[in-house]
Amino acid sequence: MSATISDLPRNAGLPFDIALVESVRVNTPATMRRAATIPARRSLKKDWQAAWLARAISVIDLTTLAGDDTEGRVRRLCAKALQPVRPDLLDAIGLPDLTVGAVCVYHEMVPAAVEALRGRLPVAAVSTGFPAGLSPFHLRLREIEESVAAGATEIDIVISRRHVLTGNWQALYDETAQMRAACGDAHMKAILATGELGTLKNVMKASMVCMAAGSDFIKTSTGKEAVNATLPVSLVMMRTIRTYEALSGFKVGFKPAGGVSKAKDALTYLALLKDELGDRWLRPDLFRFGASSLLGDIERQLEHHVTGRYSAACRHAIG
Ligand SMILES: O=C[C@H](O)COP(=O)(O)O
Repeated sequence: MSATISDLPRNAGLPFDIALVESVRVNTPATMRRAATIPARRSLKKDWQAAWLARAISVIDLTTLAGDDTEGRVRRLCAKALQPVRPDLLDAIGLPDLTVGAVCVYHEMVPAAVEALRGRLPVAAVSTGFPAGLSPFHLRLREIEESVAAGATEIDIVISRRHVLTGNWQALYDETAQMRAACGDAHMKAILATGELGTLKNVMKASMVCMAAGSDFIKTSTGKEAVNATLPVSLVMMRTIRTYEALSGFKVGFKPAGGVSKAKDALTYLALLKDELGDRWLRPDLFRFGASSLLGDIERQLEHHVTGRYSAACRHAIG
């Protein structure tokens, strides 16, 4: 997603317009029905499946967001990010080179990740009082600035859920726009924490407001809510991205995060993305998986593809 790998203009946003927010419509039963059919609609076999799994790896934000994170764990995660799949497996599926999309860590771990990656991959920081986003607003802005100064080139912010739940769209827009300004050249992913927003209509409105306020990506979840990424929520967010592009001309990225841990789920998300937004979104500047354990399962599936055998999950350690 850095300027070097994207040919897209950054989302410049739109002025706040309450009419735009109020105009959104969601047909919840139809959304649920469509989401339920997605896993069964695509079946990828053999080499195609391996190619799509490799594509999934290339868009992972390989994540560790735990209270017991250490610099050592982050260094191991970065080593895995740079070489996510064993070289013999990569050779066998005919891929010369593969990395994940970025490494995602707490602010305190940014220097360790920056040092380990030495510019070879972007470092994303979860800033703004992650995961609740309830620290004083000026400190949330300060945290963004410090993460950028420490070398993060992507900032995952969390929105104030209460502004959605109370319908204070102007406040959500103003906060998000100030966060985007604090990011400067770093790209901003707005985490909606959809599991706490109550309705799909709220998800759609919050998506629209965050994009109008200049978010480069909208992201489903922190991974810490009771319900994280789901297909219905992803469908609604993708369609709002499409509407926003029609209104503004800007392409905004999408990041499902939290609970995406199986290779087959990753393939389902990619199929949905291709159907709803098209091939241009299948690249790391417009799509990421926020995931801590997905890579291990994908590597296991690739090993099965090459050798015909499954290894124990513990042989695919991440951090
Ligand atoms: O943004 C990323 C998520 O926090 C990762 O969630 P996960 O541990 O469920 O994969």
